[in-house]
Amino acid sequence: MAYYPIMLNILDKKCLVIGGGKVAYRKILPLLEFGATVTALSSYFTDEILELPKNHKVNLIRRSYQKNDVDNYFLVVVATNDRIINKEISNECKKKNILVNVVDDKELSTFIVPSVMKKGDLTISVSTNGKSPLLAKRIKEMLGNMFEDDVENLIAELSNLRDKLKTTSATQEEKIKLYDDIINKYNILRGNDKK
Ligand SMILES: C[C@@]1(CC(=O)O)c2cc3[nH]c(cc4nc(cc5[nH]c(cc(n2)[C@H]1CCC(=O)O)[C@@](C)(CC(=O)O)[C@@H]5CCC(=O)O)C(CC(=O)O)=C4CCC(=O)O)c(CCC(=O)O)c3CC(=O)O
Ligand SMILES: NC(=O)C1=CN([C@@H]2O[C@H](COP(=O)(O)OP(=O)(O)OC[C@H]3O[C@@H](n4cnc5c(N)ncnc54)[C@H](O)[C@@H]3O)[C@@H](O)[C@H]2O)C=CC1
Repeated sequence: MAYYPIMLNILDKKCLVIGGGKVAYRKILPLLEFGATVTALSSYFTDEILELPKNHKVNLIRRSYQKNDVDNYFLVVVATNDRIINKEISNECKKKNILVNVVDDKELSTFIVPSVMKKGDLTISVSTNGKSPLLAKRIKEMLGNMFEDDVENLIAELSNLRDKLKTTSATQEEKIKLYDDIINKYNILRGNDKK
Protein backbone atom coordinates (compact mmCIF):
# COMPACT_ATOMS: atom_id res chain seq x y z
CA MET A 1 0.00 0.00 0.00
CA ALA A 2 1.42 3.40 -1.02
CA TYR A 3 0.17 6.85 -0.06
CA TYR A 4 -0.90 9.56 -2.52
CA PRO A 5 1.22 12.66 -1.72
CA ILE A 6 -0.47 16.05 -1.85
CA MET A 7 0.21 19.64 -0.69
CA LEU A 8 -2.61 20.72 1.60
CA ASN A 9 -3.65 24.34 2.17
CA ILE A 10 -4.35 24.61 5.92
CA LEU A 11 -4.24 28.40 6.17
CA ASP A 12 -6.78 29.46 8.83
CA LYS A 13 -8.20 25.94 8.89
CA LYS A 14 -9.34 24.60 12.26
CA CYS A 15 -7.10 21.71 13.23
CA LEU A 16 -7.44 19.62 16.39
CA VAL A 17 -4.56 17.82 18.13
CA ILE A 18 -5.66 15.36 20.80
CA GLY A 19 -2.96 14.56 23.38
CA GLY A 20 -0.52 16.81 25.17
CA GLY A 21 2.83 15.01 25.25
CA LYS A 22 6.04 15.48 23.26
CA VAL A 23 4.65 13.91 20.10
CA ALA A 24 1.58 16.18 20.22
CA TYR A 25 3.95 19.15 20.54
CA ARG A 26 5.94 18.01 17.51
CA LYS A 27 2.72 17.70 15.50
CA ILE A 28 1.36 21.11 16.57
CA LEU A 29 4.42 23.09 15.41
CA PRO A 30 4.17 22.45 11.63
CA LEU A 31 0.39 22.96 11.70
CA LEU A 32 1.09 26.44 13.10
CA GLU A 33 3.97 27.07 10.71
CA PHE A 34 1.68 26.39 7.78
CA GLY A 35 -1.00 28.77 9.10
CA ALA A 36 -3.61 26.59 10.80
CA THR A 37 -5.61 27.61 13.83
CA VAL A 38 -4.87 24.85 16.30
CA THR A 39 -6.85 23.54 19.24
CA ALA A 40 -5.05 21.07 21.50
CA LEU A 41 -7.22 18.91 23.71
CA SER A 42 -5.70 16.78 26.45
CA SER A 43 -6.08 15.84 30.08
CA TYR A 44 -2.45 16.89 30.57
CA PHE A 45 -0.09 19.26 28.68
CA THR A 46 3.70 19.51 28.78
CA ASP A 47 5.19 22.90 29.69
CA GLU A 48 6.24 23.42 26.04
CA ILE A 49 2.60 23.18 24.94
CA LEU A 50 1.38 25.37 27.81
CA GLU A 51 3.73 28.11 26.54
CA LEU A 52 2.40 28.05 22.96
CA PRO A 53 -0.75 30.23 23.31
CA LYS A 54 1.44 33.19 24.36
CA ASN A 55 2.77 33.59 20.82
CA HIS A 56 0.69 31.38 18.55
CA LYS A 57 -2.82 30.73 17.30
CA VAL A 58 -3.34 27.86 19.76
CA ASN A 59 -6.26 27.24 22.02
CA LEU A 60 -5.85 24.67 24.82
CA ILE A 61 -8.69 22.56 26.24
CA ARG A 62 -7.65 20.68 29.35
CA ARG A 63 -9.90 17.63 29.66
CA SER A 64 -10.14 14.16 28.21
CA TYR A 65 -11.71 13.47 24.84
CA GLN A 66 -15.49 13.29 24.54
CA LYS A 67 -17.68 12.10 21.71
CA ASN A 68 -18.27 14.75 18.99
CA ASP A 69 -15.17 16.77 19.98
CA VAL A 70 -13.94 16.39 16.40
CA ASP A 71 -17.00 18.09 14.89
CA ASN A 72 -16.29 21.08 12.65
CA TYR A 73 -12.54 20.44 12.40
CA PHE A 74 -10.85 20.23 9.03
CA LEU A 75 -8.15 17.89 10.25
CA VAL A 76 -7.45 15.92 13.44
CA VAL A 77 -4.16 14.54 14.80
CA VAL A 78 -4.48 11.92 17.51
CA ALA A 79 -1.43 11.70 19.78
CA THR A 80 -2.67 10.15 23.01
CA ASN A 81 -1.06 7.10 24.60
CA ASP A 82 -4.42 5.28 24.77
CA ARG A 83 -5.01 2.93 21.85
CA ILE A 84 -8.70 2.43 22.62
CA ILE A 85 -9.39 6.17 22.56
CA ASN A 86 -7.26 6.52 19.42
CA LYS A 87 -9.41 3.95 17.64
CA GLU A 88 -12.63 5.58 18.80
CA ILE A 89 -11.50 9.02 17.54
CA SER A 90 -10.30 7.55 14.26
CA ASN A 91 -13.67 5.85 13.67
CA GLU A 92 -15.52 9.05 14.43
CA CYS A 93 -13.36 11.10 12.04
CA LYS A 94 -13.67 8.57 9.25
CA LYS A 95 -17.45 8.47 9.66
CA LYS A 96 -17.55 12.28 9.48
CA ASN A 97 -15.07 12.54 6.58
CA ILE A 98 -12.52 14.48 8.65
CA LEU A 99 -8.86 13.95 7.76
CA VAL A 100 -7.24 12.01 10.60
CA ASN A 101 -3.66 11.09 11.54
CA VAL A 102 -3.21 8.69 14.46
CA VAL A 103 0.46 9.00 15.35
CA ASP A 104 1.02 5.42 16.38
CA ASP A 105 -1.24 3.59 13.94
CA LYS A 106 -1.22 4.21 10.24
CA GLU A 107 -4.11 1.77 9.73
CA LEU A 108 -6.28 4.14 11.78
CA SER A 109 -5.07 7.16 9.77
CA THR A 110 -6.37 8.64 6.54
CA PHE A 111 -3.02 10.45 6.14
CA ILE A 112 0.51 10.18 7.50
CA VAL A 113 2.99 13.03 7.86
CA PRO A 114 6.25 13.06 5.89
CA SER A 115 9.55 14.59 6.96
CA VAL A 116 9.71 18.10 5.51
CA MET A 117 12.50 20.51 4.56
CA LYS A 118 11.53 24.00 3.43
CA LYS A 119 13.78 26.57 1.78
CA GLY A 120 11.56 29.47 0.74
CA ASP A 121 9.17 28.10 -1.86
CA LEU A 122 11.09 24.85 -2.23
CA THR A 123 9.53 22.06 -0.18
CA ILE A 124 11.15 18.65 0.00
CA SER A 125 9.07 16.03 1.69
CA VAL A 126 10.19 12.47 2.37
CA SER A 127 8.17 9.45 3.42
CA THR A 128 8.94 5.77 3.87
CA ASN A 129 5.24 4.84 3.84
CA GLY A 130 5.53 4.70 7.61
CA LYS A 131 8.22 1.99 7.53
CA SER A 132 11.08 4.03 9.00
CA PRO A 133 10.37 7.61 10.13
CA LEU A 134 13.97 7.98 11.26
CA LEU A 135 15.25 7.18 7.76
CA ALA A 136 12.78 9.70 6.32
CA LYS A 137 14.26 12.29 8.68
CA ARG A 138 17.87 11.41 7.78
CA ILE A 139 17.18 11.53 4.02
CA LYS A 140 15.48 14.90 4.46
CA GLU A 141 18.56 16.17 6.33
CA MET A 142 20.85 14.96 3.52
CA LEU A 143 18.68 16.53 0.81
CA GLY A 144 18.36 19.75 2.82
CA ASN A 145 22.13 20.14 2.90
CA MET A 146 22.45 19.61 -0.85
CA PHE A 147 20.84 22.88 -1.89
CA GLU A 148 22.49 26.26 -2.21
CA ASP A 149 20.56 29.16 -0.71
CA ASP A 150 20.12 30.78 -4.11
CA VAL A 151 17.55 28.14 -5.02
CA GLU A 152 15.10 30.68 -3.54
CA ASN A 153 16.23 33.33 -6.03
CA LEU A 154 15.95 30.79 -8.81
CA ILE A 155 12.34 30.02 -7.93
CA ALA A 156 11.53 33.75 -7.80
CA GLU A 157 13.09 34.32 -11.22
CA LEU A 158 11.29 31.34 -12.77
CA SER A 159 8.00 32.36 -11.24
CA ASN A 160 8.29 35.94 -12.60
CA LEU A 161 9.10 34.71 -16.06
CA ARG A 162 6.29 32.17 -15.89
CA ASP A 163 3.75 34.89 -15.04
CA LYS A 164 4.97 36.99 -17.97
CA LEU A 165 4.89 34.09 -20.42
CA LYS A 166 1.31 33.24 -19.48
CA THR A 167 0.07 36.17 -21.55
CA THR A 168 2.27 35.46 -24.59
CA SER A 169 1.79 33.00 -27.42
CA ALA A 170 5.02 31.10 -26.68
CA THR A 171 4.62 27.35 -27.07
CA GLN A 172 5.21 24.96 -24.17
CA GLU A 173 8.51 23.86 -25.78
CA GLU A 174 9.70 27.46 -26.10
CA LYS A 175 8.78 28.18 -22.49
CA ILE A 176 10.57 25.10 -21.19
CA LYS A 177 13.71 26.10 -23.13
CA LEU A 178 13.62 29.57 -21.46
CA TYR A 179 13.07 28.05 -18.00
CA ASP A 180 15.90 25.55 -18.54
CA ASP A 181 18.26 28.37 -19.58
CA ILE A 182 17.65 30.01 -16.21
CA ILE A 183 17.87 26.75 -14.25
CA ASN A 184 21.20 25.97 -15.93
CA LYS A 185 22.53 29.41 -15.06
CA TYR A 186 22.21 28.67 -11.34
CA ASN A 187 24.28 26.35 -9.17
CA ILE A 188 21.42 24.99 -7.13
CA LEU A 189 23.28 21.92 -5.88
CA ARG A 190 26.21 22.40 -3.51
CA GLY A 191 29.45 21.28 -5.10
CA ASN A 192 27.93 21.58 -8.57
CA ASP A 193 30.69 23.17 -10.65
CA LYS A 194 28.49 24.06 -13.62
CA LYS A 195 28.24 27.84 -14.31
C1 LIG B 1 3.52 6.57 10.26
C2 LIG B 1 3.94 7.91 10.90
C3 LIG B 1 2.63 8.50 11.36
C4 LIG B 1 2.65 9.99 11.52
O1 LIG B 1 3.08 10.45 12.57
O2 LIG B 1 2.21 10.66 10.58
C5 LIG B 1 4.88 7.75 12.07
C6 LIG B 1 4.75 6.78 13.05
C7 LIG B 1 5.67 6.48 14.08
N1 LIG B 1 6.83 7.16 14.34
C8 LIG B 1 7.52 6.54 15.34
C9 LIG B 1 8.80 6.86 15.80
C10 LIG B 1 9.59 7.94 15.39
N2 LIG B 1 9.16 9.01 14.64
C11 LIG B 1 10.18 9.88 14.44
C12 LIG B 1 10.09 11.08 13.72
C13 LIG B 1 9.11 11.46 12.83
N3 LIG B 1 8.01 10.71 12.49
C14 LIG B 1 7.36 11.26 11.44
C15 LIG B 1 6.31 10.69 10.75
C16 LIG B 1 5.70 9.47 10.96
N4 LIG B 1 5.84 8.71 12.07
C17 LIG B 1 4.74 8.86 9.98
C18 LIG B 1 5.49 8.08 8.89
C19 LIG B 1 6.51 8.88 8.11
C20 LIG B 1 7.09 8.09 6.97
O3 LIG B 1 6.32 7.75 6.04
O4 LIG B 1 8.29 7.79 6.95
C21 LIG B 1 8.03 12.54 11.00
C22 LIG B 1 8.64 12.29 9.62
C23 LIG B 1 7.11 13.71 10.84
C24 LIG B 1 6.38 14.15 12.10
O5 LIG B 1 6.27 13.45 13.10
O6 LIG B 1 5.91 15.27 12.05
C25 LIG B 1 9.09 12.77 12.13
C26 LIG B 1 10.45 13.29 11.64
C27 LIG B 1 10.43 14.78 11.71
C28 LIG B 1 11.68 15.40 11.16
O7 LIG B 1 11.98 15.26 9.99
O8 LIG B 1 12.36 16.13 11.90
C29 LIG B 1 11.34 9.37 15.09
C30 LIG B 1 12.72 10.04 15.06
C31 LIG B 1 12.80 11.21 15.99
O9 LIG B 1 11.92 11.43 16.83
O10 LIG B 1 13.85 11.89 15.90
C32 LIG B 1 10.98 8.16 15.71
C33 LIG B 1 11.87 7.20 16.48
C34 LIG B 1 12.71 6.36 15.47
C35 LIG B 1 11.89 5.43 14.57
O11 LIG B 1 11.07 4.66 15.07
O12 LIG B 1 12.10 5.50 13.32
C36 LIG B 1 6.73 5.45 15.80
C37 LIG B 1 7.15 4.45 16.83
C38 LIG B 1 6.76 4.87 18.24
C39 LIG B 1 7.23 3.83 19.24
O13 LIG B 1 8.21 3.11 19.00
O14 LIG B 1 6.55 3.76 20.28
C40 LIG B 1 5.55 5.44 15.03
C41 LIG B 1 4.37 4.50 15.13
C42 LIG B 1 4.49 3.33 14.23
O15 LIG B 1 5.43 3.19 13.45
O16 LIG B 1 3.57 2.50 14.35
N1 LIG C 1 4.25 9.35 15.06
C1 LIG C 1 5.38 9.54 15.67
O1 LIG C 1 6.28 10.18 15.12
C2 LIG C 1 5.63 8.95 17.04
C3 LIG C 1 4.59 8.37 17.73
N2 LIG C 1 4.78 7.91 19.00
C4 LIG C 1 3.55 7.45 19.71
O2 LIG C 1 2.81 8.64 20.05
C5 LIG C 1 2.05 8.46 21.23
C6 LIG C 1 2.20 9.66 22.16
O3 LIG C 1 3.55 9.79 22.54
P1 LIG C 1 4.02 10.85 23.68
O4 LIG C 1 3.63 12.21 23.27
O5 LIG C 1 5.43 10.56 23.97
O6 LIG C 1 3.09 10.33 24.89
P2 LIG C 1 2.73 10.98 26.29
O7 LIG C 1 2.38 9.86 27.19
O8 LIG C 1 3.79 11.97 26.69
O9 LIG C 1 1.44 11.84 25.96
C7 LIG C 1 0.17 11.29 25.82
C8 LIG C 1 -0.83 12.42 26.03
O10 LIG C 1 -2.15 11.95 25.75
C9 LIG C 1 -3.02 12.51 26.71
N3 LIG C 1 -4.21 11.65 26.80
C10 LIG C 1 -4.29 10.34 27.16
N4 LIG C 1 -5.57 9.93 27.11
C11 LIG C 1 -6.32 10.98 26.68
C12 LIG C 1 -7.71 11.18 26.43
N5 LIG C 1 -8.59 10.19 26.61
N6 LIG C 1 -8.13 12.38 25.99
C13 LIG C 1 -7.24 13.40 25.82
N7 LIG C 1 -5.91 13.27 26.05
C14 LIG C 1 -5.46 12.08 26.50
C15 LIG C 1 -2.21 12.54 27.99
O11 LIG C 1 -2.74 13.49 28.91
C16 LIG C 1 -0.85 12.97 27.46
O12 LIG C 1 -0.78 14.39 27.38
C17 LIG C 1 2.54 7.14 21.83
O13 LIG C 1 1.52 6.19 21.63
C18 LIG C 1 3.80 6.77 21.03
O14 LIG C 1 3.90 5.37 20.82
C19 LIG C 1 5.98 8.02 19.61
C20 LIG C 1 7.08 8.54 18.96
C21 LIG C 1 6.98 9.06 17.61
